[in-house]
Amino acid sequence: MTTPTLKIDKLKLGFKTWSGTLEVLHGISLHIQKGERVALVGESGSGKSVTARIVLGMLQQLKSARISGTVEFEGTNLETLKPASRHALRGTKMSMIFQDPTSSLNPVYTIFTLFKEVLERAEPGITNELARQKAITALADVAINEPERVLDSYAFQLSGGMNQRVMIAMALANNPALLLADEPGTALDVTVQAQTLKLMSALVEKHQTSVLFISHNLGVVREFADRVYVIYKGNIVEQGPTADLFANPQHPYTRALLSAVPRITGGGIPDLDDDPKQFLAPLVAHQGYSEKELLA
Ligand SMILES: Nc1ncnc2c1ncn2[C@@H]1O[C@H](COP(=O)(O)OP(=O)(O)OP(=O)(O)O)[C@@H](O)[C@H]1O
Repeated sequence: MTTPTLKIDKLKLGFKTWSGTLEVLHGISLHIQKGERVALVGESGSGKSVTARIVLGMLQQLKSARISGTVEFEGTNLETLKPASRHALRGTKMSMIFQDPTSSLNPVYTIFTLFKEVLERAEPGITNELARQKAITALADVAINEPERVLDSYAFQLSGGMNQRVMIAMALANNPALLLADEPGTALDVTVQAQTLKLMSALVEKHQTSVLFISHNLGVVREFADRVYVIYKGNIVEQGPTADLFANPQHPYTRALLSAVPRITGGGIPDLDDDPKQFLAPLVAHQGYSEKELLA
């Protein structure tokens, strides 16, 4: 087997609070091969974003965070890297796309300035001319028609869909080996979200980028991911190739997610520990599952 782009092993995370430690991740393991698109799916608060943030090294500086387990990037344990080397990976070999593009792009600078900053991470001292050329190519890759105009604009002057594409272009500008996409497009309307995901999909395929795709939207995951991990309260409860998981979900939580029951029952995050039967009742009533089967 080839070295995975990303390998997370028994990752635990807790936050120290005044009343004790809040355990958020309970030892999750996952891997992503080169060019593979892997989804991490779960309800709000299940631990998806913190996982991506640990990979990027963004939580390690937090005094309250307690992290154990290993994260390997292309065979290197990230903990063994000096802070400067680890920092240098961000925006170059691994990059991230956030949920809300408009608030993630600094409104004080033009898109060109932001773009140049990204390109400089991989190529310090890059000239304005070359940066402009590269930015124009990257924007054209995400189907932006007037790249020159967009480069001289500020994020607040562009539509949400446009900003999302700008962000995808920036995230992929240095041809990273790993893209962490945290609910991309959730802040956009459904049609625009579908279009931008298609664009992203084509680009990562072309460049064989490995992707950790974070989402609670199984419809989107089905379109995009090769393999899925389902996370529930900081534990991976099920994983498998997308088609298998959709055809034959094993864990009750996955089944519940698939039938979108958590939203219909209106109770926020489903809590199997508290009252599994009540939570599963709609599945039994409307989806034809037996309670015994779901609780197996
Ligand atoms: N800096 C922090 N300090 C304390 N608790 C935190 C911190 N960051 C995250 N958490 C907690 O960790 C848990 C997991 O958060 P995370 O953001 O990973 O959830 P998520 O699955 O990505 O949810 P969402 O879909 O809403 O983004 C939550 O209970 C959250 O409140």
